[in-house]
Amino acid sequence: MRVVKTIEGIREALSSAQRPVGFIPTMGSLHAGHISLIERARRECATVVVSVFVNPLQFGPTEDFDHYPRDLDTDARKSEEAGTDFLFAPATKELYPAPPRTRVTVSGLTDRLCGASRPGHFDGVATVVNKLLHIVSPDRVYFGLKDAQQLAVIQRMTEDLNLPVRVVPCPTLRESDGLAMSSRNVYLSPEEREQATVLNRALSLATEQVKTGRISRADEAAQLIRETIRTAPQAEIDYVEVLSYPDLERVHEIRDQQVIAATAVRFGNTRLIDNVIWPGKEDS
Ligand SMILES: Nc1ncnc2c1ncn2[C@@H]1O[C@H](COP(=O)(O)OP(=O)(O)OP(=O)(O)O)[C@@H](O)[C@H]1O
Ligand SMILES: CC(C)(CO)[C@@H](O)C(=O)[O-]
Ligand code: BAL
Repeated sequence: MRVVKTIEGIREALSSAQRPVGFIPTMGSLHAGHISLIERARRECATVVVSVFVNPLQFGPTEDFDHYPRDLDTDARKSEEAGTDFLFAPATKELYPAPPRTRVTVSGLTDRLCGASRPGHFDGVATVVNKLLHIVSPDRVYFGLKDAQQLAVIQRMTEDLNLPVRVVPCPTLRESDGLAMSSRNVYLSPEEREQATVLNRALSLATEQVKTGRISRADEAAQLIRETIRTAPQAEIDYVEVLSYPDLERVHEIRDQQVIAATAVRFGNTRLIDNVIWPGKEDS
């Protein structure tokens, strides 16, 4: 595996790379969730590229950009073990030599859920992913369903802008107690870590009630998820919503279409997200 820090360097390295090229954009601090994306790309592609870049453009002024966990040496070791060919790890100045005046905005999808709590976040994500796609020119790009709104935004951006890349959604990897793996889990105190399992428990309970037909309406499902999360004393709900997926529109009946039950919850200073997608009548 080669670690490349410049745009020119990665373009040059990939100019003669075997296709298909698979690409996994990350903010580093790699865990088994990231590794599952890399391993999938390894199975499906001749060349695998991972980027590690903590993108300042997607953090709000009071968010954790400065404290976000960074450890490039460990990330390099883990990516290499998972079969990465090139690790692209540019410095901030390399991607943004001057403050960028351009933003990519995917309207509609980005004003709700995490977009409502983190204004400008998805413009920052769409802008950097657009830049990275232009730099790496992959055939396939891999995104985790843990960040389901991000995936919907990127999918729509690539369609709207005719970007020649296939977006590959990948399932959420979880700890043995159900907590979705996330780089931010390291912020949790032991007590918060224990309580954070309530997210998956709430979503699983609602899934069961929907599957057995005891719940059929979106508002009932959201209410059950809220009530369950409130049983954890340190949980502070940012949002719980049940919307169509990937369009993220209000729905009444769950079984009419594919829907997402999505939640963001704070435990102390740590904000965690999780979701489950219910397939609607075709697949159930
Ligand atoms: N548990 C997981 N399972 C599968 N994919 C994941 C998981 N966690 C993150 N990913 C995916 O890895 C990619 C990079 O995500 P990122 O580096 O932000 O990691 P993260 O753990 O989500 O970090 P954060 O805590 O900042 O949200 C994204 O496509 C994301 O959806
Ligand atoms: C896609 C991404 C790498 C863009 O900075 C980031 O939002 C992430 O890690 O999910
Ligand atoms: N995993 C999405 C990146 C972020 O939270 O900023």
